Amino acid sequence: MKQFMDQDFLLKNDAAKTLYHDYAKEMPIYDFHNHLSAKAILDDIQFKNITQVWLGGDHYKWRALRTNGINEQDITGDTSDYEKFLLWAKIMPYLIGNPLYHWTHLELQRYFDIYDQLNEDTAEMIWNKCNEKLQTKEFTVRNLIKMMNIKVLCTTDDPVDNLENHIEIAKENLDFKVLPTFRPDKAIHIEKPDFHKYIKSLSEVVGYEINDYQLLEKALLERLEFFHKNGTRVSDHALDEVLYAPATGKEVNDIFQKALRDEELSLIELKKYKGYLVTQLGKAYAKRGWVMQIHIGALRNNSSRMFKELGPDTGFDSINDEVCAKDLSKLLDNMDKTNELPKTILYCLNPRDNEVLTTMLGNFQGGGIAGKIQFGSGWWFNDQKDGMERQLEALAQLGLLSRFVGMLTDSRSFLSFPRHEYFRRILCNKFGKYVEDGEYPNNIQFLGKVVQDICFNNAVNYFDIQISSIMNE
Ligand SMILES: O=C[C@H](O)[C@@H](O)[C@@H](O)[C@H](O)C(=O)O
Repeated sequence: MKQFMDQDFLLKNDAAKTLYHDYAKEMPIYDFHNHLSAKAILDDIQFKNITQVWLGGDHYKWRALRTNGINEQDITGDTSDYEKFLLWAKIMPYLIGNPLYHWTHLELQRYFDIYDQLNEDTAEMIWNKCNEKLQTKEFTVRNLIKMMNIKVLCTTDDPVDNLENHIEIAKENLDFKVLPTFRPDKAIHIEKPDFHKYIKSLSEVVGYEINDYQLLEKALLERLEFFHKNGTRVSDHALDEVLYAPATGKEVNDIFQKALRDEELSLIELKKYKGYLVTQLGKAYAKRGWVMQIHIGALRNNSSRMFKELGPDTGFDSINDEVCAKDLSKLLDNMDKTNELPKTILYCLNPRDNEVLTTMLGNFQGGGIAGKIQFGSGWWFNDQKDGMERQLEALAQLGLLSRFVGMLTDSRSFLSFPRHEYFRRILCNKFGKYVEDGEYPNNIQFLGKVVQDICFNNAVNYFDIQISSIMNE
């Protein structure tokens, strides 16, 4: 029987072990999509205890606790931090098969050098050991980032953000980059109740009233330029349903005016507005060499009661079963036909769409960039072992896995970076199995280089982000 999460965790053959230990393990991390706080990095904050960093904002953990019958008060309410930690420790043995079980123990091992199982019996000891370390200078947020050899972090930011924290961080000579991501969802989701409020806040930022579509586009392009000047090279879109229909600027403005009058929009009007705006933004990204990320297929905020109480991204989302292929194809083609499709990373939340996306990739490749259109790493409900294996398999069989830009955490916790290790072990095991099964020659040196490319080098080449100054060559 294998030892529990030992050094060869997830590595089931000799080739896999060699690929991980000799090639993947020491590679730096390029986390090009997460929800970390740039202010926490600027202030280099110190967490008071393990509850604050583990349970403070991670809706994965909140969801697991709710499923275990824990009251909301003890999850996101004002129950003491120790009580919340104790509940998390108690649930741990019941998380068998859930990635949170592996991630929690990897984080204890990598950050705190704790190899004990977390459960009710070890809770107090682990609470004390973690908190003792968290209060030392070695455990400030910036040192947590350095501990994991992270070189690039792209946070998630709204066009109205003033980026003051990123701007201040950039003035310091850090050995990692913290860059904003342009996330214009609130301008795209015209049907949302807060659309008016958002247009007002965008108007305040640009200094003129946005009273038609053309001014909205102008304002967004001005903010895009501001983000570009402050280091942004990545955008992100949550297109829970991909909507596209051909439209003229006049039609889109008529739709915009209808929305301002609070009139309900038809599906075809949503398709026209969203397809047109995403196309215009995509062309602007292409002009600047940016990468466009598109996250497809979430069904969000299913509990209206809890949305009212806690807001979005609090663990009440699930997988959508809307089909995305046709409108996605038209949306991408609408940019590609004038050769203005940017580098694009597609993520689907419904694994049923894995093959839809990996076959879609091949339709729009080229332009002198290997792997211009990418299939993103197992996203959200797919970022566990099987989900990652399915994503890698679909990309290997129908795309080009060796050109994959690799893993990202998409996380809100500064302790989540062992997820890259988790991914690397899964990747090395996959490649190792090809070799051990005689399906690929034992070219370990070449495969090791491909593994290192997927871990880091492909991202360096794919994103137009200069990092030579922070790479201690
Ligand atoms: O892995 C979970 C993710 O952080 C999830 O919360 C985000 O992907 C969010 O839905 C988004 O739209 O960016």
